[in-house]
Amino acid sequence: MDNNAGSQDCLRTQDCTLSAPPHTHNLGLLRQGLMRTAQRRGTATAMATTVEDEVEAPEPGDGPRLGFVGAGMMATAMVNGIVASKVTEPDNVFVSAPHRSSLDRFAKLGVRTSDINLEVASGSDVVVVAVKPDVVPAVLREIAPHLRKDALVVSIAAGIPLAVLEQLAPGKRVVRVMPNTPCLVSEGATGFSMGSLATDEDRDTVHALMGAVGLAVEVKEALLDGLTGVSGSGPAYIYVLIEALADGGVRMGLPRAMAIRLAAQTVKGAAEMVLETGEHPAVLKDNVCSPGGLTIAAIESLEKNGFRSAAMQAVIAVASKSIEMRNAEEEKRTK
Ligand SMILES: NC(=O)C1=CN([C@@H]2O[C@H](COP(=O)(O)OP(=O)(O)OC[C@H]3O[C@@H](n4cnc5c(N)ncnc54)[C@H](OP(=O)(O)O)[C@@H]3O)[C@@H](O)[C@H]2O)C=CC1
Ligand SMILES: O=C(O)[C@@H]1CCC=N1
Repeated sequence: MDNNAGSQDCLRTQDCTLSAPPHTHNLGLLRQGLMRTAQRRGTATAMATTVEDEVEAPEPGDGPRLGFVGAGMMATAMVNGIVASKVTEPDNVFVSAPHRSSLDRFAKLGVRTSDINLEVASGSDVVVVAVKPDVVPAVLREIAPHLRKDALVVSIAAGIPLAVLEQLAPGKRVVRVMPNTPCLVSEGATGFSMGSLATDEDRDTVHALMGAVGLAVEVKEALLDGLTGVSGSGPAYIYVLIEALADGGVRMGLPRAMAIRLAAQTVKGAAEMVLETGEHPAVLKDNVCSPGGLTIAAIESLEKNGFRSAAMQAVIAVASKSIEMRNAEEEKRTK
């Protein structure tokens, strides 16, 4: 896909800034944004507190440093995508998690690893908090005093509001990001919201970083719940769809492997049609449905079986749970 193509590269609305993933453009932006951070690091290092000085991270190569605290599914997807997109050298990426076994797959990428979070915290310009939401408070309390003075904190945790993150990392610039696992193959879909202290430069940095691994859109924080329902969790629904289409094919005699490939390519092709043509999905659907033909019979069957409603309810179920988590966190914060 030519990510620089198309007339809808950037569409600003009141609630959201949409842009196609112009990888090349964003790559430059990321380099600029992160290089500025790296330049500032000279000053930050000179002003390092004694606490920071206690934890000496091994020296990486020149350039901006990206840290990940947490080495699970989402960190794996982001780090693989970032390394493949060449936005920074692998040895400028530093990942920590308690279990060495989780870090092995990162070491294979040439990325630096540690089972000590403080090494990542004190050695990174951008620190991505990539642990489960219930672990975020403990991790942020642990690392906050050790972060570089000018470090940007990026949380990818679902349902943890910016206000809570800012309380856990006092005085730090924070951005909330909701990515998805297709970042692994540079086809992610990410939403992000800026914290109260985050700067335009931070916006460029996060936009460039996530834009390097897919589509990145800035949204108001209140929209992150719905966005999580659409794109954060979305890949899971699509995998169910691919599996179900393949099951139908197998039921009709297709070999399993072929049915899965055909179903996955069909999803990919249909998605590309929406993104490349800019047509409304309803128009593209109509183009497949010949009058009195085969496909309209399938659409009738999908409607009878509540397919459209099931997809909407899936998004709403995620958003509702995210809102519930957010409210519970807010309540704890204000107690
Ligand atoms: N999975 C997804 O599709 C998406 C996830 N997210 C968010 O990303 C975050 C991570 O999710 P996911 O990657 O799926 O979760 P995983 O369970 O796969 O990974 C969690 C990671 O956190 C590590 N960890 C646990 N405790 C600590 C600690 N005290 N210090 C450092 N690391 C720790 C674990 O280490 P170890 O491996 O050693 O046990 C593990 O590597 C969540 O907050 C989630 O909401 C956001 C969007 C999409
Ligand atoms: O299921 C979850 O909680 C995470 C957040 C979005 C996708 N996975």
